Amino acid sequence: MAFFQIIFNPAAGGGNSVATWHIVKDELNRRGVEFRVRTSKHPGHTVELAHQIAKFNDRDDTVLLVIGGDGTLNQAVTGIREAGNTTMPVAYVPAGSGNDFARANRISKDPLKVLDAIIDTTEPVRIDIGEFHERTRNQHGYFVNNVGVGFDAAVVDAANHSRVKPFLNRMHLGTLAYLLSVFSVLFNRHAFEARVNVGDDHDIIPNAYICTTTNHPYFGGGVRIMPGASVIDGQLDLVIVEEKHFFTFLFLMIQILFRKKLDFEGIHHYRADRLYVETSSLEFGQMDGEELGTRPFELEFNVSHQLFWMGDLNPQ
Ligand SMILES: Nc1ncnc2c1ncn2[C@@H]1O[C@H](COP(=O)(O)OP(=O)(O)OP(=O)(O)O)[C@@H](O)[C@H]1O
Repeated sequence: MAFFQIIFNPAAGGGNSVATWHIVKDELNRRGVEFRVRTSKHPGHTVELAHQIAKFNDRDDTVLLVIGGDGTLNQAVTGIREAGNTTMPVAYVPAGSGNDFARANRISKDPLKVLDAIIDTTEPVRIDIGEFHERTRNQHGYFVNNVGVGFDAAVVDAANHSRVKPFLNRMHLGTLAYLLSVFSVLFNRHAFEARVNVGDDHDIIPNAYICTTTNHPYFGGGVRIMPGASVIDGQLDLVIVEEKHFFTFLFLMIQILFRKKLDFEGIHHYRADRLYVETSSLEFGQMDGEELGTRPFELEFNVSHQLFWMGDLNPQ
């Protein structure tokens, strides 16, 4: 059986992850599983913790078990990669608000079911993750879900800085807090120019509003922005939605929410293992729900891989 180095984020899911951690801890103790836990003490701490674990690990059977949301998982993978460790697998018990990575990989919401699958795992599975280099600030990073510029990133920013969010989270109304941010962003929206280079395609999209490079179908806590995207195809998907007029944009958003195919004028799609996208204006950016701040973005993307410890691979 594996030895589990655990990183737990008590702030994930608006604090609801604490209950998940207690369930996991009790079950590991009950089953006599060897583990060591570290708690994330501040934003970004998981990167440091994962880096230390990956760098100083001296056992072959170590699995890094992450308990938190998509942001915590992103930070754990980033820490491992920054430490140069390509062999340590990651196990994941979702305990966030959005949990898009779990949704895309059909990882259960029930921590006991997930733990069962993790403990029964004997071999790691290799899945795609995204890697990016942002040229204007020379920033390098990894993502398990997506990197977005425009609408989704503005929602992340609005949600993180909302004055009512902590109160609504305490009342278990996190979804309402998120919806309020979506509406405030929609009412203050502006389109921007996006330039795309993918293979031989060099496109200029003058009225981009959503510009998201994704590793799997979901974004924003369950919206299927890219049906058909897969974590095992060795490719990333870039989706750009135009905003020429509010009602056509609304129509496109409704198509994204309810349709399986996105072949509408105003929705652009690129699938490749290398992509490049840039904006000439200052825009919000986000990476797996973590803020990237505002800047003109010059983003190069490629596919990387990460070992996961999660039973049979069963992606959407
Ligand atoms: N002790 C802490 N106090 C406050 N924030 C923390 C702490 N530890 C980590 N964080 C931050 O918590 C943030 C949210 O984590 P995470 O994204 O995992 O949860 P979530 O937003 O609820 O889930 P999801 O991304 O799936 O919606 C991360 O940006 C992380 O840096």
